[in-house]
Amino acid sequence: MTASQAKTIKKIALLTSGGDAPGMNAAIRSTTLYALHHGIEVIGFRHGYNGLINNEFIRLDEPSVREIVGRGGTILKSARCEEFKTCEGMKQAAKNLSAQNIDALIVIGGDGSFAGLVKFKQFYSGQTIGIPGTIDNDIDGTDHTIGFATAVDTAVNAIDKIRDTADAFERIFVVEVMGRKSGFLALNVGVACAAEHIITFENFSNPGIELQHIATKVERIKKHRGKCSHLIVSAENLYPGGANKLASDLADYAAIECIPCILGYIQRGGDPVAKDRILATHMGAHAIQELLAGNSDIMIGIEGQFCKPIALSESVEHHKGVNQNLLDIQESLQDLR
Ligand SMILES: Nc1ncnc2c1ncn2[C@@H]1O[C@H](COP(=O)(O)OP(=O)(O)O)[C@@H](O)[C@H]1O
Ligand SMILES: O=P(O)(O)OC[C@H]1O[C@](O)(COP(=O)(O)O)[C@@H](O)[C@@H]1O
Repeated sequence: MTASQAKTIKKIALLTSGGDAPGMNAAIRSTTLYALHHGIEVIGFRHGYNGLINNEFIRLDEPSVREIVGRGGTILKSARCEEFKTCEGMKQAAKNLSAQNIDALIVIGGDGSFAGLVKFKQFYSGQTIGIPGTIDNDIDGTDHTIGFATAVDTAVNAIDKIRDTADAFERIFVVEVMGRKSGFLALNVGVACAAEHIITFENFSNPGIELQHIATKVERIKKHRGKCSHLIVSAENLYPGGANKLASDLADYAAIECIPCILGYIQRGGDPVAKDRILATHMGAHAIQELLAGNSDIMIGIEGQFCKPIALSESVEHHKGVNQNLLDIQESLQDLR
């Protein structure tokens, strides 16, 4: 973390970048209102870093953030932006910020957005702050990211419904959840749904071993409980070919009939649950508190009930893995003697 020269902040810019996450709007609202409370003008750039490059922005005032605390998506729109990965793109973005005398830039997004923000410091001399917003919860330095709690609830609600029909027909389902390269959604959703089997980055070794594990477990559970429903929750981008291939491989390997189900984008949408609204409100206001304290190049993390600043460069460099103990506990609960 670096403390910048103490100066009065008159104007800041805000944007949302990368995968949208429920609660981003609540973060936009609290950042804006807390800044206005301190007499700071707020500009919102649209469509992620594209807005910085194309100078596409709106002025954020109280009416523009009214009644958005409980809305999913992001009123500023989000996007991925290849041009921002080039020096030309970053220079143009910095030029647009300087032309408007913007003292600080706040980015609500995931680890990719933060990696971009770290590099952007070569071109932009204002203060920079990241607010972690991603359903994946894969950002080191914070217990929770905005959107994760909602995505877990959304997936759990959907899988509970799958469980009902699986139960009625005594079927086996493999449900694929999002997470890009991270297992937080798979583990937490799997635990909350009492999944018979969870496949995540921390316990997957190769397709052959996985098929063997599943076949053994299906047999064992059948012996204990008789024919019953059986849910496998799997992280995306893990089993080669995804849930569809896993289901067809299980049929070939052990004549196990298994129905694949990919939850997909419903996990990113919907109204944020109260936990995400509160987290986003806390982090948004805390970002302004850090700016006023003269801090820069940081991400706002949460630990227990307190927000804390984390060096952006550190959060980008380190990988956050899931709680191995929780994974072990879940496996023990499915392995009775
Ligand atoms: N190494 C990088 N250098 C510059 N910009 C980056 C870099 N990585 C990501 N970005 C910017 O951040 C955007 C969002 O990153 P991405 O990884 O897609 O999502 P998220 O922020 O949700 O992890 C990218 O489209 C790009 O504009
Ligand atoms: O919207 P896209 O580009 O298809 O990206 C899908 C990815 O975005 C996510 O929903 C969220 O990831 P990020 O927050 O890192 O962008 C991942 O879980 C998923 O793999």
